Amino acid sequence: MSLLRDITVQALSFVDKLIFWLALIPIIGIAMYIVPYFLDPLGLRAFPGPILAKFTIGWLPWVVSQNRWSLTVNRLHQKYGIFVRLSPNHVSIAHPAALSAVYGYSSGVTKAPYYDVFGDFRAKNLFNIISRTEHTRKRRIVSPMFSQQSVRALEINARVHHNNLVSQWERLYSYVKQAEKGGIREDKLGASAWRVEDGRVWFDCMPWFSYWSFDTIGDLAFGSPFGMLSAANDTVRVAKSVKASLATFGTSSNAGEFGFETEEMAIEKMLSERGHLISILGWLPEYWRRIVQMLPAYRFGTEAAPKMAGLAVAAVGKRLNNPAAREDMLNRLLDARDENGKPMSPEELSADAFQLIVAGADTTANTSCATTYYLARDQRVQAKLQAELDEALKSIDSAVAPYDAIQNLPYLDAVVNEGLRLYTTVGAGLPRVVPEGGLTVLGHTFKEGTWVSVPIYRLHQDESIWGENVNEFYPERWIEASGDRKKAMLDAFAPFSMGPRSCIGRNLALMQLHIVLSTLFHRFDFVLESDDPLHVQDSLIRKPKWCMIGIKSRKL
Ligand code: HEM
Repeated sequence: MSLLRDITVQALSFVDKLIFWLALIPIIGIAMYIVPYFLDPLGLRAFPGPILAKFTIGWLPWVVSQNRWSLTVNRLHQKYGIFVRLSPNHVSIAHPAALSAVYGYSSGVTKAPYYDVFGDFRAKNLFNIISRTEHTRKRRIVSPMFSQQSVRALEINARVHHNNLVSQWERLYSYVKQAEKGGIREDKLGASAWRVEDGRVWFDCMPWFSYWSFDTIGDLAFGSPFGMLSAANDTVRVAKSVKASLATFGTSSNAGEFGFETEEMAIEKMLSERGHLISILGWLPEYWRRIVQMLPAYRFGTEAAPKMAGLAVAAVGKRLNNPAAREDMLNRLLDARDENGKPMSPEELSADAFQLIVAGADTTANTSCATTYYLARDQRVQAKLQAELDEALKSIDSAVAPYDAIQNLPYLDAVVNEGLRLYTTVGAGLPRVVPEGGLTVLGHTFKEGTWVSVPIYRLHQDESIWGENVNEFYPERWIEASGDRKKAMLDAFAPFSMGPRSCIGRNLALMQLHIVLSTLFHRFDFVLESDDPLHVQDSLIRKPKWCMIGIKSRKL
């Protein structure tokens, strides 16, 4: 009898506790989400936006996780106008005048803690440094190597990789001739599957642009390409243990060797899954980041972090073991000294190397692929570009277009600009924190601590600026527009952002885009396998998932 009473008492006390904890959930919810909304410490309640975004920081990362970041923000601005609240503390401002107000030199903003996740080292790199003073110091070290003059000097080294790309595509095209003589009609070259049909060779060009771009950055930055183009695959050697490898830096006597344990890693999947995961994590506080990284869906992206770090460590380590190497970007970082005369630590060197690889290679590859897609889809534009290239290159006897011969071609310039506009490789609003004293944008003063951003994709898709054919790939708009209309277009055009945190690699990217597009479109004729829209992974760096093309040689 007493046993029964004890069990009943215990059960009741368990139920009481359960009720108590369940009752806490709405109370915690009210305290965390509803109370701040009504207290409105940043004075943002008047700004329109999705209801969930006003209450929780979880809404935006959820949109990013659904691969709908740029498109959703674009749609919200179409619905609500210039200002849209994207989270309890973050307002997106879609207006060209907001670009200089937020990102300009005098705004005083800093990059938001969103950027903390962009770098897999403890040391900060140029891209994710928050402190303005530290950033200015590092930018001063790095910027001379990206001046127009320095970039022009890099053309000769970059040319090798343009040449390799063309040679590999010529090789792919040679299978058409072989098939006509009874040879096989489909196979793989390295990791790239191809097939012959209708007098063309068909393949996915996205990985090829990555091979080319990564090899080029590897060579320009560390004096040694990754070897992706020649192997036709994205496998690279990465340091097995970052910590152990950093400790051996510069101690190996085998010039050009790693001097530490390495392993093979396929870089494309690693980059895209990691890029997607950190684009989500950046919006979350530290404790949420830890939880999300434990979710099975993001296991690969989480495990990729040390591998990505290992990629940079391997590139830097190998280069340090070769002091006689040609002058490259790493030289500049090696020569840099802080205010106490100390050189950069191995980890800081690797962090900067890592950022050069990711910011430089992936962006250029994705933009080249997207522009190729638009040109292959629109035969009229492609033919017009080819006519201009044929004329400009008629007396040039080399597979690769020299930059001197093509840098001022009006239609090519328009094609490059239109690709950068319509695709918008970095499409998101890049978040900044309002400094002490507030920030006034278009007549609204935002309080210290508010996050603000200007969505580049939206600016590039605004019908009131670009006209009714805003969704069309129409290079002529850059030639036909003049006066106020042209000014409005240029004011809203920000593929490389602007101000002190704008893209440092802009000159290099533009040279690379001009050369690769003119070389390939002069040499080959392109069509798409299907007119389907380009499938894009909509992370901070927007990445085409694939792009199936059919090419044939234009050589008579
Ligand atoms: C088409 C190609 C490219 C596009 C569209 C692009 C776009 C951008 C954008 C929009 C930013 C600002 C990011 C932010 O504020 O969060 C940026 C920053 C940066 N980019 Fe690029 N980029 C390209 C190519 C390159 C290349 C080739 C390099 C170097 C090899 C490079 C290196 C960097 C670096 C280091 C930063 C950070 C600069 C700083 O914070 O001071 N980018 N890029």
